[in-house]
Amino acid sequence: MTILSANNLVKIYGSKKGIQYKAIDHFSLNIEQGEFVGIMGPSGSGKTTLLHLLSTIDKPSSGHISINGQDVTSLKKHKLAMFRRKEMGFVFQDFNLLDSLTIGENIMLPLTLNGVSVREMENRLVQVVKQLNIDTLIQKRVYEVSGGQLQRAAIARAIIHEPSIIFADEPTGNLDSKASLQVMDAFHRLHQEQKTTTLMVTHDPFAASFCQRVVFIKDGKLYNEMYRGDNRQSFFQDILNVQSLLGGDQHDFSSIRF
Ligand SMILES: Nc1ncnc2c1ncn2[C@@H]1O[C@H](COP(=O)(O)OP(=O)(O)OP(=O)(O)O)[C@@H](O)[C@H]1O
Repeated sequence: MTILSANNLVKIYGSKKGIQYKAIDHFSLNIEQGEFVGIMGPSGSGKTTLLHLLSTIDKPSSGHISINGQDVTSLKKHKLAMFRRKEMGFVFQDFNLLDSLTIGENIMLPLTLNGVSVREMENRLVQVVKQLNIDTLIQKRVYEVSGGQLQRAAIARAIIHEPSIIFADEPTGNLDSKASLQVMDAFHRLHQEQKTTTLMVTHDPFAASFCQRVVFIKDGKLYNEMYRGDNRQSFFQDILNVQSLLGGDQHDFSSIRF
């Protein structure tokens, strides 16, 4: 079953001087239920723009996106906000957890907004913190736990309302190699065990090597896509090879590790 379908997306940015820039150029992508897909590309290739379009944060200049069978490009503001809250989960580079709440309260936040009963919230909290190996952290505050633990709490918050798809924006961007491994292992296990559908934008070839498929973008167009197979390390090498063909900046190679 197709969870996300993007057809012929174009995004044109205009400047005050009337100069137009085509950041996304006739881009199409389908994501099936349970897929874990990475988006990679050099700096300025359009990754963030694409993520914003697919996650309905921004609107395409033309083209259509449907998520779980709903054409989201035609939804009005209020309905779109409701749809996003129910069907999507978000994981950000800088975690976006609230300092004033405990880790557990942060994770339950999407359920609070959706009006779920306290008992149901607590049941779901117990489940997701177990899945992400952070069950001892529920009562702790944001400043008391590590970056890898914070990002796993952010993943727990993204999945607690059982959305159709998770969007992750550079989830290892602020993490050291040990924490990155914990976070990518968590994404990988969710994909394997819960069949969670995830789309992740990343510069990090190590993070991308945990995906089942990596889609490369260049100048706003689809450049290439690769499937992982059984061996993560050889996939990592394949990703590095495509990156060197694509070109890029130092940042793209800043976190090379196996
Ligand atoms: N709001 C905007 N107005 C005008 N141009 C923009 C805007 N946002 C992005 N762009 C341009 O669109 C192109 C794609 O930008 P985008 O941020 O999507 O790339 P990216 O691949 O995410 O880059 P990076 O890896 O450096 O974050 C760039 O040339 C950028 O300068």
